[in-house]
Amino acid sequence: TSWQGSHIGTETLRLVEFTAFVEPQGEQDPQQHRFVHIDSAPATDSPLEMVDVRQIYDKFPERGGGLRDLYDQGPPHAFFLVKFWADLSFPLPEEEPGGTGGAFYGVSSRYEGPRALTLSCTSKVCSFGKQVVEKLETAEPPHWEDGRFVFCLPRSPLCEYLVNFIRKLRTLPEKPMMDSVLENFTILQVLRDQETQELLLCVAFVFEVSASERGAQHHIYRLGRD
Ligand SMILES: CCCCCCc1cccc(Nc2cccc(F)c2C(=O)O)c1
Repeated sequence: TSWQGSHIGTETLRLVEFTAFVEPQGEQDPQQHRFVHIDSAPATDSPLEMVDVRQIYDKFPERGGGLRDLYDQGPPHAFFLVKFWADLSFPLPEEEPGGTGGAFYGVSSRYEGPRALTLSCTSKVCSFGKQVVEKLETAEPPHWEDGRFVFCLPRSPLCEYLVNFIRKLRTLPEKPMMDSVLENFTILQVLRDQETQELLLCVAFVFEVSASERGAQHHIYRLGRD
């Protein structure tokens, strides 16, 4: 459906903002560093390219709520793939070993839609196609703004696994090495109406590291199956 433009979303729910970030704490000017970022100003309004969902089955759990089962249930137009080039080049104060150096690692996301509902978000980290961490969240009750409901999940703390993963990844000397680690690292997010359990949005994330000085980039695809 062409109205989709280049957004992640359906008639019921649309992603308007997504940011994973780190904020050094205790410093006078805590500049937020963004690893990955999607905002609602898409580069172009051309329809999204499609990727066949079968090509990425093996990057996510297969059975028991895996990508294949989810896609079988549908609806297919609610499935998207985001390729992130993450910007991991951020200055951090010398950290005590094992600590996060007082930095706050978080994810902020915002959705909008015509219907008030209780939005639940499940996020899974997969390593070599196996689930290693799962986070379940419920958005704040939506607020009405300019003719639609806005659902906010602000500053959700990044889990220990991801904080450590990012810190270790950064220590690798070269981008190709980081990219090869990231070939086996994926994230799957499923957004549902908590009351009806209706699947509203499913976003699969795959990653590379962004080339130095380029900052975070991303490309959005529809997921299809002919
Ligand atoms: C290499 C750069 C990785 C950036 C990851 C960005 C991102 C993108 C999407 C989601 C998340 N968060 C999660 C994902 C899965 C399970 C989780 F517990 C979390 C979390 O603790 O927040 C994080």
